[in-house]
Amino acid sequence: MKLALIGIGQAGGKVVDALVDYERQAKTGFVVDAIAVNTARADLRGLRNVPESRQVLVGLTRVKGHGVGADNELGAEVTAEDVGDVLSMVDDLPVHEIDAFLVVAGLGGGTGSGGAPVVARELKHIYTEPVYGLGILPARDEGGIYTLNAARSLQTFVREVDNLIVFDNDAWRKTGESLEAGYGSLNAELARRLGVLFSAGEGDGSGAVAESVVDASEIINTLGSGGISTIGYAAVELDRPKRGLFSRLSGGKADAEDGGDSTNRITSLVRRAALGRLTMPCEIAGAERGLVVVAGPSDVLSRRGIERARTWLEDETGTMEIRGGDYPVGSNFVAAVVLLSGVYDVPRVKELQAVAIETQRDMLAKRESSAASLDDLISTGDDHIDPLF
Ligand SMILES: Nc1nc2c(ncn2[C@@H]2O[C@H](COP(=O)(O)OP(=O)(O)OP(=O)(O)O)[C@@H](O)[C@H]2O)c(=O)[nH]1
Repeated sequence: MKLALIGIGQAGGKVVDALVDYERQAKTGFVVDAIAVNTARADLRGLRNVPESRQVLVGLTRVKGHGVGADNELGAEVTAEDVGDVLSMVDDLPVHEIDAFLVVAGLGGGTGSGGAPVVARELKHIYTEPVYGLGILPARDEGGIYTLNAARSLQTFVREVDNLIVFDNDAWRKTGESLEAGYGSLNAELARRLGVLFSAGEGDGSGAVAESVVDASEIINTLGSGGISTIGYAAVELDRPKRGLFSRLSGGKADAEDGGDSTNRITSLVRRAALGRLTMPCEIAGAERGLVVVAGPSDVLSRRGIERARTWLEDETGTMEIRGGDYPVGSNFVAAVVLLSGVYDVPRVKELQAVAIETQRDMLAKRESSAASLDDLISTGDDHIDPLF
């Protein structure tokens, strides 16, 4: 499936950078082009794989290239004011080659959380291709404002895109490591999952043909129109001489050779992918649709294994809408990606919304109490205010 990537804000730009990096190594052509949008000049300069000619600095007259400091209303405003600059850059892309747009943003900050829904809405208005979102949730200890931004943005972003894939930083941070120190590996993990999913059907340049191709329409039908999605992944190393090209499947936690036959290996991999750590942890029962992609050398991609895995996933989720296919690649790893779409039993989202309501209530109470003391001051006729300095 061919994508145009648009990263908004710092996290959005960095994740797009990681996806382009993955694609350059994989050479599968799933990234047609990539754009980075930001209110902070320094963040754009830090990108390695999105050239200056594909970068858009928005809000220059308002924030002078210094970012919006987690103010997502300002992020939305300045992006809306300068959205014409973003759209004219999109206009330069070979849009006729793409199957969909993917708008990527961290939902805790100001630029991405405010700007991503604005850009998504404009793209949907102009283009007929689906517009998907990739939203990154803040970790729990990043503070109330990040939580509030994320809860608000999640609601708006999900409304503006055809489907929102969610990644939860909190579920992925390593214990004992600061979140910032882990960004590189979180972004690589995300790039690997999305890379395998969106590359399926594009081939790996080796000319191997899938028995059951996962083409763009399978992914589009799984993502459907509306709702949120999560992605699971598992890989296993085969006991055979190393082949370099697809050792990138091995990232994360690849198990050593399991010794099972191809059918059992695939069913157990898909099980691990769906029941292991998802990009956004949730109950998989009740998901509306699912897609299973199994990547690896063609001689171990058992059609029977994929069929069995699909049946298992149908039972686990309770939906009959489970698609599946294989993705032959030259590698000594076999990997399974499970995309679950239309998930609704998501504890983290519920928690986020509850915290956001609480934060908003506190802010309102503070505002009301300062208004009340001002009223007291006025009603008592006491106009004495101590000087601040
Ligand atoms: N996974 C991941 N999360 C990131 C990364 N960089 C920042 N974040 C998260 O993104 C959120 C902050 O959003 P940013 O993208 O930095 O902010 P912004 O959209 O640029 O907005 P402002 O800085 O307020 O102008 C926080 O929850 C961070 O934990 C990254 O490289 N990877």
